[in-house]
Amino acid sequence: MPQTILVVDDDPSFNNMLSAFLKRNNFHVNSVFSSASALASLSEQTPDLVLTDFKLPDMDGLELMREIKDRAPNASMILMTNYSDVRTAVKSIQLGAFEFVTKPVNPDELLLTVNAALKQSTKSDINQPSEAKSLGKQKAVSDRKYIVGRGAKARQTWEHIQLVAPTKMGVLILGESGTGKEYAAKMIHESSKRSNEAFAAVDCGALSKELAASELFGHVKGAFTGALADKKGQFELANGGTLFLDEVGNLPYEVQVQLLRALQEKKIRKVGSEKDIDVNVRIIAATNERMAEAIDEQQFRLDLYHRLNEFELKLIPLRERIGDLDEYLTHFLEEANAELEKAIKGVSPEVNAVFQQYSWPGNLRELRNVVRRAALLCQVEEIGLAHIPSTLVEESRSEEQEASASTNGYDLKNMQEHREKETIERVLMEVRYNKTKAAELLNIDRTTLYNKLAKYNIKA
Ligand SMILES: Nc1ncnc2c1ncn2[C@@H]1O[C@H](COP(=O)(O)OP(=O)(O)OP(=O)(O)O)[C@@H](O)[C@H]1O
Repeated sequence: MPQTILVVDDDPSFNNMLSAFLKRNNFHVNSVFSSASALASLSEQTPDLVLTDFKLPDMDGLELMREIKDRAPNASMILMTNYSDVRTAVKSIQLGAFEFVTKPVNPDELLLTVNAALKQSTKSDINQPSEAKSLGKQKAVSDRKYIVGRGAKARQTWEHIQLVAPTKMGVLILGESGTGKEYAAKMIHESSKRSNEAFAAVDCGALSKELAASELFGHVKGAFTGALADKKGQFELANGGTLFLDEVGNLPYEVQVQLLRALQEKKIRKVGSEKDIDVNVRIIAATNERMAEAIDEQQFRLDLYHRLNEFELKLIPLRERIGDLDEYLTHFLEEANAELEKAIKGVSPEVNAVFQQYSWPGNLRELRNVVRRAALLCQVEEIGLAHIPSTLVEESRSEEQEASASTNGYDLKNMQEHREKETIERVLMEVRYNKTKAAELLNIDRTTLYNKLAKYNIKA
C-alpha cells in the first residue's frame, strides 16, 4: 500500500508541483494550504509523513509540528524552510522532525530525505514500541565508526567512553543538540558486556505527560482511554540491555518518581497494573546543560539526577573543537559517497575556509547534513561554494569581519552586540525557545527580550 504524505504549504503552485512530484513517485498525497486544514485532516487520516513549510499563514511550521506530535505521534515530519536557517532547523529537530530541507527544494534531495524519514518511522513507532524500536536482542556489535577527533578534549571523551562502557555505571551525557549524545550512548552500549542485548532509545522531550509513563513502563489494557491492549514499555523491551533516555530533563515530575524507583529497586509497574516486574536495564541519559537550573527550579529531582549521573560525559560543541572538523568531514563525505554512489574527493579551499569559520550551531548533525546535501548537488570531484547553503558563507564572512574588527580593537559596540546576540541565541536554544525561561536566565524582562529579538532579527 502506498504511504501517505500530508503536504502543508500555502503557496498553491509550489504545493501542486510538490504533490504531483510525490504522486509520480508512488506516494499517496494529501495536500492542504494551512495549519488549520492540516490539523483537521489528521482526524480523518493519520499520514505516515508530514512535509510542512515553515511560513504558514495561521501558525508557523514549528507550532504545527508541536501540535502534530501531540495528535499523531507516529507521523514522521520534515520541515521546509526558505531561510536555510539552521536555528529553525535545529529547533525542528528538537521538536521531533526527522530532517529539514531548504527551499528551493531539490527534488532528488527531497526524495532521499522522504524515503529515509519513512524508513526510520517504520523502525521507531512510538505507539507500538515493539521490539523493532530497540536494536533487538542478539544483535551483533555494529560496524559503526566512531570518529574520535584529534584534539585533547575529544581524545579524553573517547577514553572516558572506553573506561565507563564495561562498568555497570549509569551515564549522564551532556551536550548541545547534534554533538553526538545518542551516538556516544550507542558506542557505550556496543563496547559493554550488554552489547548482544537490546539498545532502546526514548526521546523524553517528545513525550507528552500522558504518554511518558506508558512509553517507559508500558500499560495494561483499559488503563486509560485508548489503551486497547497490553503494551510493553521500553524498560521491558530493553531488559538485559541498555536504555537511552534522551532529553531526560524534560521528563514530567511524576514520571521521574517512577523512574527513580525503577533505578533503585529494579522494578517497574505498568500503568494500570498492580504487579511489579523485575528489570535489569542500564540507563544512559542525555540532556542539554541546563540541568542545574531545572534542579534549582525544582523541575528535576536531585535524587534522580544523582542516580543518573554516576558518570558524567560532556560532549563539546563543534565550534570549540574546530580542529577536529576535518576528520568528521572526511567521514561524512565517505558516508555520502557510499549512499549516493558518488566519488567526490573533497572540498575546495574556499569551502574549507567557510567550514573553519562557521559556528555550527547544529554541531555534527549539521555538518553531516551540509556534506550530504553538497554531495548530492555536486557533479564534479570537488565540493565548491555553490554546493553549500549561502547562509553558511554569509555567516562565516560576517564572523570573520567581526573577528578582524575585534582583533583590531575597534568597533566596541559591534563586538558587544555580536556577543549579546550570540548569548541570546544560545540561551534560547538551551531552554528550547521558552521565552519566559530565556528572559529569566538572561536576567532581563520579557519585553526587553522581545525588543532584542526584533533588533537582532532572531526568529524564536
Ligand atoms: N563520534 C562520531 N563519529 C561519527 N559520527 C558521529 C559521531 N557523533 C555523532 N555523529 C553523527 O552526528 C549525528 C548527530 O548525532 P546524535 O544524533 O548522536 O546527536 P545528539 O547529540 O544525540 O543530538 P540531539 O540532542 O539533537 O538528539 C549522527 O547522526 C551521527 O551521524
